[in-house]
Amino acid sequence: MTELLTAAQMRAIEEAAIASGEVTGLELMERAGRGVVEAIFEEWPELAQTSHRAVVLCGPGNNGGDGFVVARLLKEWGWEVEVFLYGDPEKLPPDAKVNYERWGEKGEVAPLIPGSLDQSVDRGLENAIYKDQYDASGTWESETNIGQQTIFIDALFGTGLKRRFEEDLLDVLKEWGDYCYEYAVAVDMPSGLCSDSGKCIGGHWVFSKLLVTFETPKVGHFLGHNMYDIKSFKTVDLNFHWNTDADTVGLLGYTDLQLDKDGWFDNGMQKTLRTHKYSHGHALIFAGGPGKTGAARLAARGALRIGAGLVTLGVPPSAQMEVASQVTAIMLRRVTDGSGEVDGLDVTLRDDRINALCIGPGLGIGARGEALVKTTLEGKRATVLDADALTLLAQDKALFDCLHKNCVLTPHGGEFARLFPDIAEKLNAPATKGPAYSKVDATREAAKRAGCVVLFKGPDTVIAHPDGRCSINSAQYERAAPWLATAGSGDVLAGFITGLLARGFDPMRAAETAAWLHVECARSLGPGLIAEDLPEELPKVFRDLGL
Ligand SMILES: NC(=O)C1=CN([C@@H]2O[C@H](COP(=O)(O)OP(=O)(O)OC[C@H]3O[C@@H](n4cnc5c(N)ncnc54)[C@H](OP(=O)(O)O)[C@@H]3O)[C@@H](O)[C@H]2O)[C@@H](O)CC1
Ligand SMILES: [K+]
Repeated sequence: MTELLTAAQMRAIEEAAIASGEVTGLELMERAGRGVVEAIFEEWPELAQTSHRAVVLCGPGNNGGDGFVVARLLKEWGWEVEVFLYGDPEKLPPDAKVNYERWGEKGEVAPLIPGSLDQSVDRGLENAIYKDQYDASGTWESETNIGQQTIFIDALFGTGLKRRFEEDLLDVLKEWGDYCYEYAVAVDMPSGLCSDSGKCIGGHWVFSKLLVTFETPKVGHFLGHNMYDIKSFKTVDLNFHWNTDADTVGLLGYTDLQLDKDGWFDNGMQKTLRTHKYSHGHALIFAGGPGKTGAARLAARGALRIGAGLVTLGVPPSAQMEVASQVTAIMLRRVTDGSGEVDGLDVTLRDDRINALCIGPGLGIGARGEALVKTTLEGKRATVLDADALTLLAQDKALFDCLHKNCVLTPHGGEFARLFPDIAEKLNAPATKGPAYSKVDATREAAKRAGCVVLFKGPDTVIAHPDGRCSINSAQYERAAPWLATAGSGDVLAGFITGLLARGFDPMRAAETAAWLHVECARSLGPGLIAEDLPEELPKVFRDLGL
């Protein structure tokens, strides 16, 4: 799994590598700067064909040091380079100071103060506009013909940002512009954003199109929405050895989920000719009253498509006809209440082949819903609690205390705030100093309190286990799927998790795998998708994965 590090973890592994004698800080900075230049040419090959112009903003720490390396290398490439420094050169940390001096042999350093950027920005803008017009007219004959471009490089602050910017710096950044230039590069972090949380600490942040980070991405790169303008994300290998503690956050990717043939099918629930439907689990999903059953039906369809052997919808008698007229492969059973001689949930649960439950989508928050949540939790079976079930848990502390280790909670932001108001308050408070409290911190704290897996939804879905394990399923950068924000898509996700629980996945792996596949379905479908499409896309996604 790609390990995402906090600023402190990154600093620790860098210091350990330097202390071991494996590499010097200066060499790491050189590799970082070289990596940025290579990333620029990889991203925009047209820029490598002739010389252009770079405006490099350097900050008072090692991020600024990287900027001086980039400036030197681009100058050696034949470019025109302007360098601005925010802060006192005498106070630069040692490696940055060396690179400041090395740059000094090639060019000047202007202080970054209000007004100093005016001319540079104007010239850059003229070029950008020229290129835009050239593009739009459709007469762009060849990439070598693009004329001199300005590349803006933000090397002000990286992982060391600690507090709000002073007014003079805010003024400067306003001159820099409130929008993204055609060629704008963030070195390690967009300056102003916190590398642990993705939140804006500086009071303003610098937009960019390309972000180049070092060795491994930072947690904050995948949290929040401040980095949505970034079109391309590259990680430069600094080539040193490191081990981290168990505390790191994983970025979910295909190889982590054992979605290859062996991992997917060989988990005790292998679908082979010798197995039958009960070998693949039986999921029970509760529906609400008439006119409210769509959400549960979506979840049921998701559970069935992802591989549960059987899926039953537990419906109140009043909605029985509505549901019966809509489902075929999905079974139906009357579940009136938590207990009851004929149609009570306790009777249904005497069938111990039912090994996964999903409660909440379209359930309602009345007495039936409450009783069903209570009986469900008492059974201690693997259970996904979503939507209205989360509201019920938020309203009743005794119910919340019934949560157990086989549960998965799937709140979106609003539900999270109802369930964990104090944690949400910390998360949503304006960030004033770094590192700021993050969605990862919040989800971990929530999972610990609930005693079960919490999947906190969003384009940056965070999944945490009470033991501290944590991963992010990102639908950002090249995995962006904004069209997934559509009514009912959360119900399908709940169904996917339930189906995997039925197939015998443990709650953490079920949540991670379902979340990843959910985004894959959305990416496979593209714009125009509606929630009903998501389960139906799974066979194609599985086929494309070679399953
Ligand atoms: N780790 C690695 O392996 C490698 C890391 N590398 C690079 O190093 C970067 C991390 O460097 P870093 O630790 O020096 O932090 P950085 O972001 O430059 O800022 C710290 C400076 O900013 C200052 N400052 C903070 N907030 C401020 C504010 N609001 N307004 C004004 N000033 C503020 C702060 O001042 P202080 O608070 O100490 O007074 C301090 O002077 C990392 O992102 C990457 O680019 C690569 O070279 C190679 C390998
Ligand atoms: K930066």
